[in-house]
Amino acid sequence: MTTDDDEINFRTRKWIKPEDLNANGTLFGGSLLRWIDEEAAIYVMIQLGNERVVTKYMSEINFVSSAEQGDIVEMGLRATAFGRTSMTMRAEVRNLFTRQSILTIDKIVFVNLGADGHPAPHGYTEITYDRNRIPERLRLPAKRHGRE
Ligand SMILES: CC(=O)SCCNC(=O)CCNC(=O)[C@H](O)C(C)(C)COP(=O)(O)OP(=O)(O)OC[C@H]1O[C@@H](n2cnc3c(N)ncnc32)[C@H](O)[C@@H]1OP(=O)(O)O
Repeated sequence: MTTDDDEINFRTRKWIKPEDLNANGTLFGGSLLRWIDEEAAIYVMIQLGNERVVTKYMSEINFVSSAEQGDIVEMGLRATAFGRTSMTMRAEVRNLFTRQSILTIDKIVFVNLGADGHPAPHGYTEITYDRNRIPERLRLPAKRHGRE
């Protein structure tokens, strides 16, 4: 199923530090991709309620503009399609204050895996803002820390 609503949710912010820079002194593209991949993984885990999700495919990555040390950027994702075992998103990173786009990716596809490590149907067709799709192990902190 494809979702109509175009709006991207910008959630995570990053402060560009010296270790994030390339030899040119601007934001290293590899850092951006690592952040986006992690952001997308967390997004998918919550949307599908499963910790076993993997990146399958990323479409063209457009490094629209650069960022410099001290800049603050924000990362946004939007689910664009739910397949049988997959979920597709688009992504954007932009400057928090100027809203200047820094990176866009039209398609990031994640696959939902079963306990056997093979693709498994996730059964969802819509985005949720409820917390009830958080993977069970992560939903029960008291149990995890032996307080129950
Ligand atoms: C968060 C991370 O960084 S994870 C680490 C990096 N990622 C990985 O290590 C994953 C490595 N890849 C794999 O293990 C395997 O390719 C798997 C298990 C993900 C998928 O295996 P496949 O044999 O491709 O599975 P299968 O053909 O059943 O496809 C699964 C889904 O992916 C979709 N898919 C497969 N290839 C592509 C592709 N190139 N582009 C878009 N979607 C694709 C399929 O359409 C299917 O979706 P659907 O069920 O919603 O229709």
